[in-house]
Amino acid sequence: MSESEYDLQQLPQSEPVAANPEYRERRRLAAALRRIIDRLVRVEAPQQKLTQWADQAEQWADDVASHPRRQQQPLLMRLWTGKGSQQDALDMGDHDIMTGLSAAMAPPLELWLDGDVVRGRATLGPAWQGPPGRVHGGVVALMLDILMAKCQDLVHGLGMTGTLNIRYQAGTPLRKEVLMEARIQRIEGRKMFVEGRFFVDGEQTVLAEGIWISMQEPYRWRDGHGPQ
Ligand SMILES: CCCCCCCCCCCCCC(=O)SCCNC(=O)CCNC(=O)[C@H](O)C(C)(C)COP(=O)(O)OP(=O)(O)OC[C@H]1O[C@@H](n2cnc3c(N)ncnc32)[C@H](O)[C@@H]1OP(=O)(O)O
Repeated sequence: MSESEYDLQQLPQSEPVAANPEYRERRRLAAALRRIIDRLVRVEAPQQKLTQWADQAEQWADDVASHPRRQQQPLLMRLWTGKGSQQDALDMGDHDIMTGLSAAMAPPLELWLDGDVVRGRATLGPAWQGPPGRVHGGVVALMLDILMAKCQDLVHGLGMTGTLNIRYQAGTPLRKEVLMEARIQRIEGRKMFVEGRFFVDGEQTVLAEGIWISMQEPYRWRDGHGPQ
């Protein structure tokens, strides 16, 4: 794709776009914030230190808040009509809640295509805890949603999650690599049926089934994918 031809429907979902100089700094910033979020959980530090950090953070937050935010709608429209720039693609994808390299909240979750399978991996720290030592079930649902939505890279059609059913088969531990996979089970008009699984140390911890509903056209497999 050239500098001025980023198209939302052609962009791989939830995979990083090459960073420009601005986004190299944004990614550095997010990585540092991620370390802070992780270390702040029950950090042992003197109260004086906490006061110092809180003062610094308040000043910094005021400074950041004094800058305007780029509007989303115009860049979305450019991407939707295939006229997006690299900057637009970065502004859209790099802040994804789970996979965005410039999103301080994102673990980040890494996703890629392997034939007709979507694969992913992530290691989550204590800020994501539900039951002690385990990833919160709602966070598991969020990861699944992003993982399974990427199956739309295998088809024409783009839409939202309609239904997501989850069977929590075992706890998903914190601080361990979680491997993920998702597959399209079948397509019926505007509905795409998807299955998702998590594995830790070879044990399956989660099984999910979901239905995505295409906004406009019926889903159909892209060339080179699906039943041959
Ligand atoms: C400008 C650029 C925009 C870019 C956007 C990028 C998108 C990516 C966004 C990323 C987001 C990140 C992820 C997120 O966070 S997604 C956020 C969580 N999801 C939502 O908020 C979705 C809310 N629901 C809706 O908007 C509508 O209900 C949808 C769009 C889902 C369907 O309403 P619509 O009016 O279009 O559908 P229809 O009534 O004509 O039915 C059509 C067929 O579908 C079947 N059906 C209907 N509903 C469901 C259901 N819930 N489950 C299973 N099946 C369902 C229905 O029976 C029928 O089948 P059949 O009878 O024909 O067999």
